[in-house]
Amino acid sequence: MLQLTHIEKTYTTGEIKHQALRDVNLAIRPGTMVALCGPSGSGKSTMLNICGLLDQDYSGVVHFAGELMTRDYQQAMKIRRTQMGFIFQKFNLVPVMSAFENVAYPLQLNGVNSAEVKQRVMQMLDYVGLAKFARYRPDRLSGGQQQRVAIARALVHKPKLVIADEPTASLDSVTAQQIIELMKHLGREQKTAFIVASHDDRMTQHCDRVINLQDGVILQEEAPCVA
Ligand SMILES: Nc1ncnc2c1ncn2[C@@H]1O[C@H](COP(=O)(O)OP(=O)(O)OP(=O)(O)O)[C@@H](O)[C@H]1O
Repeated sequence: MLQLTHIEKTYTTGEIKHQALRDVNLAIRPGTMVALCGPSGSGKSTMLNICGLLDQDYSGVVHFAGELMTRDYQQAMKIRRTQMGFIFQKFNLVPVMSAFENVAYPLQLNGVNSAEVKQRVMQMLDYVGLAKFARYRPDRLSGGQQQRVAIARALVHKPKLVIADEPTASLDSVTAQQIIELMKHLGREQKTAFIVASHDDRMTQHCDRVINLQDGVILQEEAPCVA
């Protein structure tokens, strides 16, 4: 579903060059949850940006859903909008929009008609346990509730891949556990793959695979503790 072949990434600042990824090769199957771990500076964000087609300035080859990803900005934007979802540590909801409007946004961008938007958003909010909060703006929701809205927003258009950057880092243990289970259930149900950058053992032990990065190189893959 997502395949990275011989990916290399070098940042250039003035005369200084820093190689952030070195010959990264990775294939991710549909519906799998992959944890991306590694110390600060190991290249996790760089890799997420390439997997999420946010950075086109790399060498090597990316295939997504059987298609070769060219460096074309329009192609990348269309694929991100229609086939990918994003979840962030700090939720990144639009503050002036209600929970309903935040979740509706990806569907509206994809031209879904308003009756279907309503039905799909309410179904999704119900799934994440927030149907009653549809009209609430993010500032009236707890961190865990905001992350549920963000999960609903990331998955409402049934993407093939969700990129999640430290999705549980701002949450307490109980809420983090609920969020992990929610991501896992939704991912399995919709056959959505996840790439989750995380330092959080609570997260990584629930992933199907754990990829460790160090100095831009993938180390041998670890088996997670829990299936
Ligand atoms: N825009 C940039 N310009 C120059 N160097 C960069 C840039 N972005 C990242 N780097 C360097 O590339 C390396 C990998 O950075 P990256 O942000 O991908 O690591 P990370 O594993 O996500 O770190 P963290 O866990 O702290 O977010 C680091 O050495 C970093 O300093």
